Amino acid sequence: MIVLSRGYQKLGENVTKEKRDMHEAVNCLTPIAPGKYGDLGKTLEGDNLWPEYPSNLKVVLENYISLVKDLSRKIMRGIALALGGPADAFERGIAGDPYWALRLVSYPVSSSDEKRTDDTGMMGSHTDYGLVTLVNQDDDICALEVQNRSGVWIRANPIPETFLCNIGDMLQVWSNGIYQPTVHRVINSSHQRRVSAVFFYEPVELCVEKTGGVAKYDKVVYGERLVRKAFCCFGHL
Ligand SMILES: O=C(O)CCC(=O)C(=O)O
Ligand SMILES: [Fe+2]
Repeated sequence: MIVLSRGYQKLGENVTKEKRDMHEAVNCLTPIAPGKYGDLGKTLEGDNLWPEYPSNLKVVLENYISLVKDLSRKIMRGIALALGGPADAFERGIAGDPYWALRLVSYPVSSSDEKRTDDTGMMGSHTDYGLVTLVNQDDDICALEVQNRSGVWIRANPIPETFLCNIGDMLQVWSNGIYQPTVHRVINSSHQRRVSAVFFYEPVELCVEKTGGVAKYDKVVYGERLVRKAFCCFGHL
């Protein structure tokens, strides 16, 4: 059975739009007890894998996850207010105890004559699955690009001591299109390896349209969508 990948992911193992991404990563996902979500959740079940060395990685990362989870919840409270609802609109059964994922990603040095296109991408263009994503990137390497509404790629220059926040697909559905997902890609054309810590804050398991008026998007059951995405990203391997 194909399992959403926990632990080390080798170069080319992650796949975006049927292309292998030239990066390696360590993935940590919400631990899920066997049977918690029935058959649908089987591919997500399990605990994270920790190496013997460095021996404090588990403690350090679990602490980091708890801090960024808290920060993401605060951002979601701000978004709930901005949408005209109560600050806790996304909490409790909606995204109070979210599904989360943390990826520590390492992008190799590229040869200098590579063009900046999706084909040379180390992470092909995509949107993230969930609500918000917090990217903590190397301060001195510009590799992440976001696409504006005219389709132009803009470099998301790192700003020291800050996170870059991407909007995910589910927030588009929840806000009925008021928040649009950020199309982004990574191309490291610097002469240094580039590292990022990427935290995904996602719904618990269901989806409701939050705005009034006519719903622009079909109803989505988040778990089903996540499992479908997992098959498309790792299913060929
Ligand atoms: O490394 C980055 O800056 C972004 C990675 C990313 O987009 C992802 O893992 O979904
Ligand atoms: Fe992403």
